[in-house]
Amino acid sequence: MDVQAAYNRLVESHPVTLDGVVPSKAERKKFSADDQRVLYERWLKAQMKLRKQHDTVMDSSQIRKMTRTQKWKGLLVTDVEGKGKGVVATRRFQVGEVICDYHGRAITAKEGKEIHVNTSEEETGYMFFYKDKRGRCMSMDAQKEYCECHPEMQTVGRHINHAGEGANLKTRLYTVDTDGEEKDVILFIASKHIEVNEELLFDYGVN
Ligand SMILES: C[S@@+](CC[C@H](N)C(=O)[O-])C[C@H]1O[C@@H](n2cnc3c(N)ncnc32)[C@H](O)[C@@H]1O
Repeated sequence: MDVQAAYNRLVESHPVTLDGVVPSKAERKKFSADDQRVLYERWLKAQMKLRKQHDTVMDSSQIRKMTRTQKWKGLLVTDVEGKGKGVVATRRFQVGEVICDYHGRAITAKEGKEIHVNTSEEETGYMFFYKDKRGRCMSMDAQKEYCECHPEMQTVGRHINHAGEGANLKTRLYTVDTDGEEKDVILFIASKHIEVNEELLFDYGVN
């Protein structure tokens, strides 16, 4: 097995995370006895890169700016067989990178469920249910193709499809201060290393 293949397998079982510990020598040897040292260096380098990105990418003013402009980079909305539209990566993403937000308006879960049951089956599925910081059941409503804050552009996050085990994104609740008002933002974070042309997927948590 070549070094890159061994490294990919190592990262699959020991994802590079911000606070993760580099896999032990014995662990690395399981993937390549000859190249365990190279695996060590690559893993550590990826973590250092991730930490560097995290410092800047997770800066709240930048997240506020990106959710406002919706100019997320490295994403393409395209047709995906059997799923309608979907989102693919046009650049590589490292584990932990912020991909985009699930852009919508925050409403109560009760309101979200009402919209959900009153929407036709073909158009439904754009409601993201979550608990806010205060534990209230909420819903990020991305039902409308053109939201009120971006009437002239289609936002990306609402087109991300579902996968169970094959998911490469996780979601994280974030709050930003917008004109003195706290606003919920659902961020998509890469949970795996993502290659160019890979479809971005998260686990909807429903059947
Ligand atoms: C949030 S939207 C995702 C984007 C959607 N495919 C589109 O065309 O805009 C959710 C809807 O996408 C479709 N969908 C999502 N994941 C799917 C999958 N793995 N297979 C088939 N359809 C899927 C379902 O119709 C679902 O209600």
